[in-house]
Amino acid sequence: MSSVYQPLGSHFVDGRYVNDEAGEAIPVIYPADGKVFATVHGATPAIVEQAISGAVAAQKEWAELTGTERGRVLTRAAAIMRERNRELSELETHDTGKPMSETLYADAASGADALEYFGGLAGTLTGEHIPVGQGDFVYTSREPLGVCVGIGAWNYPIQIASWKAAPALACGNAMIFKPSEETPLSALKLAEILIEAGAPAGLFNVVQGRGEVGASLVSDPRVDKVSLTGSVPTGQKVYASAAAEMKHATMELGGKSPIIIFDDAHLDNAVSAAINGNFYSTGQICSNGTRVFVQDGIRDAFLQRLSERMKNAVIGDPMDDATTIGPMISDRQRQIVLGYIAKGREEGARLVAGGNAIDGEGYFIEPTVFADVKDDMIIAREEIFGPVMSVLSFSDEEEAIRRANDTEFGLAAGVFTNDLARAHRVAARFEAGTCYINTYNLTPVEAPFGGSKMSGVGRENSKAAIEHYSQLKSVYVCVGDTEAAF
Ligand SMILES: NC(=O)c1ccc[n+]([C@@H]2O[C@H](COP(=O)([O-])OP(=O)(O)OC[C@H]3O[C@@H](n4cnc5c(N)ncnc54)[C@H](O)[C@@H]3O)[C@@H](O)[C@H]2O)c1
Repeated sequence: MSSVYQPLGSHFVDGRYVNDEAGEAIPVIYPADGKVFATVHGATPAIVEQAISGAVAAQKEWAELTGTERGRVLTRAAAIMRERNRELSELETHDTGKPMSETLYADAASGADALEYFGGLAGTLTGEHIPVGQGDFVYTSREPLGVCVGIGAWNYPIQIASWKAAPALACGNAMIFKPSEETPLSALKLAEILIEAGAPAGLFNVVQGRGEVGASLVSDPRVDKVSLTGSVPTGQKVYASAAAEMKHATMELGGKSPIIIFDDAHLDNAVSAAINGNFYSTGQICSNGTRVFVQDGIRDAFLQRLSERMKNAVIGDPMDDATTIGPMISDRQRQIVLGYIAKGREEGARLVAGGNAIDGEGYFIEPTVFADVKDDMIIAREEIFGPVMSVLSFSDEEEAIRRANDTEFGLAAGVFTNDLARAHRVAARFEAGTCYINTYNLTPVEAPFGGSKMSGVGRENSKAAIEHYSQLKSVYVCVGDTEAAF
């Protein structure tokens, strides 16, 4: 079955939609009713070849432009994205099941921020002049890497595509983006918009497919960089493949992040952060604070206030503006989450809210809270990637920091306290790339975002992303004679 959302072609290569129906048919399902509303085909080797050779050619032309000229295209694309925000949000809601109350603000809007920010930076990317004595000097220039591959997860499809494309293009690279096979549609819209904004054909391409299409892009010798947003196991494979040819890599991977709430914290703010950090996007967010450590003195009040506020969640039709919790991306992901909930019960965690799938059409599940969770329980150790909060208790600061850091992951961490000296002390000791004091899960484009430990390498957003999409060349200039020993 097709709908208004059926794209004109599965892939966007060399400035236009292309199809090759020899590729595997991939149904696109609306998670709120489980029905297929579009179909795309996985890229065949011929499509991948067309995308890479087109990108190689377009990159050369694009890198000849001034940064200001490149930036102009990106900022125009940002403006088009904002004009079409509602249309793009409706598409994203169909692709992901996330409610309009989220997609209207956090998806294309965040993508537009990235295009605008890096569009503004493009003209400022310069090198340095470094005096080295005797009138000699070294100058550096910041050069593009070449062809970059972006590979996306299914939770923030157009945001991920834009967060990767914007810095890549600003630096003078071309990009081939492979969306998640679960959410193939909105990256195609970004490709359309970039062409409309004046990008050359072939500069930003979208090819569809499952992991093997991603793997074939990463291993192609003409590709210079790969940026993946996905799980740790996929990151390990992709990073290894990139390393084999010494390619640049950015890995935005999973997490099991802590939020530490001290007795003196503002109760409702801490509850808000725990709700945002566990149930926004039905819990399908990499940086979620899924281990909520609550100090003994505030634990009962926290659980009581949380339980009261959980009753205000509006679960249902994602197209209804009042809905605050949509379905999960797929029944498969819902089953994984239900499996974790069953393990939590078996291991003796106390179910405070939720715990069940919701009968009927679509992949809905109740937002779930476990209390009395212990550090060694599976629900406290593994990334669940669904709406399941684990509440743990602690008595002192030292203990909280040690337990918060006792994880292989290091994506994000948050602390709630009114004692600012303590807040900074705790933030300094967090083993995590993205930390929060008295808030959680905000990702403004101006600030670096990314993980440490197994949660990844590299940073997205901010000026830091420029380092990951460009390389420095040093040129030594001698103004005197060159001497030699003989
Ligand atoms: N750190 C971040 O910014 C961030 C953001 C969102 C999601 N995530 C993480 O993503 C995961 C959920 O997303 P997912 O289930 O789509 O992840 P996934 O790892 O299953 O897939 C991610 C992407 O990689 C592709 N892929 C799979 N195998 C590949 C291979 N061998 N070579 C190349 N590409 C391959 C997939 O097709 C998909 O496009 C969670 O772990 C979540 O924490 C991280």
